[in-house]
Amino acid sequence: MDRSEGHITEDGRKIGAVMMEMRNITLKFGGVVAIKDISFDIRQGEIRAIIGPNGAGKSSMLNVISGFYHPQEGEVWYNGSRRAPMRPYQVARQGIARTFQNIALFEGMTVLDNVMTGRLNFMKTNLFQQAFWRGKAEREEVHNREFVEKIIDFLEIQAIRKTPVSRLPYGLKKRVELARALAAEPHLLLLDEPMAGMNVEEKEDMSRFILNANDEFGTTIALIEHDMGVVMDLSDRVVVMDYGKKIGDGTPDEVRNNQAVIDAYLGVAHD
Ligand SMILES: Nc1ncnc2c1ncn2[C@@H]1O[C@H](COP(=O)(O)OP(=O)(O)OP(=O)(O)O)[C@@H](O)[C@H]1O
Repeated sequence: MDRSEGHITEDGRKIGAVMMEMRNITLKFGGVVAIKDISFDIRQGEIRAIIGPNGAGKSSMLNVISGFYHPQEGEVWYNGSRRAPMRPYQVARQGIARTFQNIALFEGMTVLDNVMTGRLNFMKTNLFQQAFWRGKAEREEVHNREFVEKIIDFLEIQAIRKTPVSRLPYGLKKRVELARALAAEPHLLLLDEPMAGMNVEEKEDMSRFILNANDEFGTTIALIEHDMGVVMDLSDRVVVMDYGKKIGDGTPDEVRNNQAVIDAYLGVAHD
């Protein structure tokens, strides 16, 4: 199949042109080379996984995409333009949202208020305008609330919308984090270990929500995940990292049969 032209997946989803391209990225922390000359792309509409053993450099790569880390070498291309080094909030304004490995919610706030924070980039009126042009501010507020309620319904968390996040079990907190990220209407959604610490049932739910978000909103998704079953089921394409290098890139089947990948996961010595 010629992937340069995009294609329709077996389940009927459309994979389009390249949206993000990492070109020869190298990231160092002092003497530690976390990412070594890695290139790969993310296509519109796809679910792209980044996998690899512990310490492979996956989180570092997600942090480069989201603007938390700035690579010493290489280029990040987004929607056809080279991206200048920018702060995470600027990356967010470009339509890239993320969740974190360790949940990063406002624990004392309700689910609804946490999800509302995902709309911050859409709140254009400032305090002055809110005081003097109440109509505009109110319309904006109503629209943001409507969108947030839609996401809350979509992720089936209506029953806990007024509950403070601190009272929720872990699996539900992860779902609220996903809700907040989706509330930002991202073009590209980055998920850092969305299933970590979940039981089988919670993982099934999360997989369904990720697939539905991709399907319903057309959100492109890049995720890091350790659960191989989940990765192989969810992803259109998988990048495999080991010791900061890329050792595989392809469909789940291609990656599964890649000897370098099999060796890395079995812990075979390498040079
Ligand atoms: N802020 C940092 N300062 C120094 N070294 C770091 C930093 N972040 C990551 N590293 C190092 O970079 C390498 C890659 O780490 P990274 O967290 O990206 O790997 P990972 O594949 O996400 O691992 P895991 O699956 O265990 O989360 C490791 O050797 C790690 O110790």
